[in-house]
Amino acid sequence: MTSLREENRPAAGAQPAKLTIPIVDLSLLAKPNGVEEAAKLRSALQSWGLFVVTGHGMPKEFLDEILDATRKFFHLPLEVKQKCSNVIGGAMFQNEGYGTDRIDSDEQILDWELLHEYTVKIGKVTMDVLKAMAKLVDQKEDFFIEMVGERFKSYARFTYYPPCPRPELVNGLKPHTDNSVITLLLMDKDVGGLQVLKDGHWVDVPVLGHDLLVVVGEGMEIVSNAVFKAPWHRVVTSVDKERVSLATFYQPEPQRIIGPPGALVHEKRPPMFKKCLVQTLADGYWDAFAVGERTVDFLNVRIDAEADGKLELESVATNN
Ligand SMILES: O=C(O)CCC(=O)C(=O)O
Ligand SMILES: [Fe+2]
Repeated sequence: MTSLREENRPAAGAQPAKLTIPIVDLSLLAKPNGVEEAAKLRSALQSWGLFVVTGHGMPKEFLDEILDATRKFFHLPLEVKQKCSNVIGGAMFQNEGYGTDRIDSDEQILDWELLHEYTVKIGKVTMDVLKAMAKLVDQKEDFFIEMVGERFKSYARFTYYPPCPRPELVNGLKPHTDNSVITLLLMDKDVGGLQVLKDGHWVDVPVLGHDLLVVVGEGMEIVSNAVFKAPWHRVVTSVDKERVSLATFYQPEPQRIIGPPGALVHEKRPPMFKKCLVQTLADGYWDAFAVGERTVDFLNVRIDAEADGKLELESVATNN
């Protein structure tokens, strides 16, 4: 593994920030009178682009089971894990499904049923969050869900970060924004490492136990006409502790063309993005990631980068 150039090392720019990541209780948000919680959500999205979700209703034991299975999988011998690889003969055969298609091991641990159950449950959480976000921009609750389409894609990414003897020299996961509408993260209960860029400083996301983290992706940035912004985040490694996480990325139907919706375009907020095929965004993502750019910038989908910074969430959302 080659180490990073000095200016790109995780230690550069890291601040021991005292800021706290906002928390939103989903069970309160869903209530008709969840005004206070909706205000928290608004503020969380505006200032961070991510938030912790409590009250999601998923049993602790179930989430433990998922994380245990993840850890056990990564602890399997390499030959066994390679049977599950998406890379066959040097080529990626697919990046979707549950990874079970090519598994023929008796020791298969991440069984379809467990992940299927998680996908269904997390799907409900996702829909609730999308509904609440739609209300923040004064639209009917299915506003974003309709844009994503019924045949939306959800990708689950399991990541294992081994201990790293020189964590100051390498990234666990380099700075990026997500290629999703929103991402739901179930993280290691004991070991932190995720950081979010806030006002030019990297801020640690603490370990969250059984709470989830919702991260706004670039897809949401497009379909909300930049009312909601995708935050930069990265993962740093630990000297002596391994870490696992499970990220679920919600993406619109690949053959959809997405762009700023008419309802969120007006005189003060011209369209911030060109219309774009979802598949094109997906195809461009890893190239953009490789050079450390956002996909919307890499593919030139953003219309006026200059104007972007001048627009505030309030200009749309506070006149509800
Ligand atoms: O491992 C984590 O906590 C974050 C993972 C992540 O940001 C991603 O997979 O896009
Ligand atoms: Fe991410």
